[in-house]
Amino acid sequence: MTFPFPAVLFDLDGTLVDSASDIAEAVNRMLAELGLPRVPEARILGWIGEGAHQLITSALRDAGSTLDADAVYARFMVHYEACLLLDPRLYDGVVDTLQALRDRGVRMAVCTNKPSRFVPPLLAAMGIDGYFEGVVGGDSLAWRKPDPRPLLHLAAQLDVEPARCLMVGDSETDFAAARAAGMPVVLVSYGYPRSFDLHAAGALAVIDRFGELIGLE
Ligand SMILES: O=C(O)COP(=O)(O)O
Ligand SMILES: [Mg+2]
Repeated sequence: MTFPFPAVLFDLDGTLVDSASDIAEAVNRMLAELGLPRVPEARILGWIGEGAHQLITSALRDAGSTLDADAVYARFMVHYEACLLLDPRLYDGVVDTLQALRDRGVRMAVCTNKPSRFVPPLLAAMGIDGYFEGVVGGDSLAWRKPDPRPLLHLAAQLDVEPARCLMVGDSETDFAAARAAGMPVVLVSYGYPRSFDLHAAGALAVIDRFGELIGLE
């Protein structure tokens, strides 16, 4: 069995790992510390995908706070770290599929907007750190998704032409970054809810289960 792409770049939150409840708890601990009301997880999910700074900005704005995200960023990072491994879960089929891709000689990397220092410990806790030859976080470079450069950086690191790298993600941010990088994209439908219409985007495929990746032709 062969796989049509020599390299695959994966988004992390909402694609490989369901970290929603942990991120939501970190946001709520920050809000509580500021004397602001907790927010339901479902609402917070719509704010994830563009990095921690944007997440805090959305939370503060939603709460009607005039505080700037910079003012609470360091405190949020303390909560983020404390909540990182509360209850993260791999989506169904992730390990088997990563192993099947590795067996087919596919090279893999992670491109996430999550703060970079939290990425290796999360991948290790999930037992999937050994599959990736490269990891770029939201603050690893001067750019983050939807800028294409984090993806192009990983393609260069893997020494695979961008057009032959497949990007797999759950958000508009992933889609836009891949498009701008000239990479084909597969979107997963189980990621974090948002207004982006996955099916209308023009992805190579929209998959409901991670394991469907292996059937791509
Ligand atoms: O932490 C975020 O903002 C999103 O992370 P992701 O890019 O892995 O979805
Ligand atoms: Mg994501």
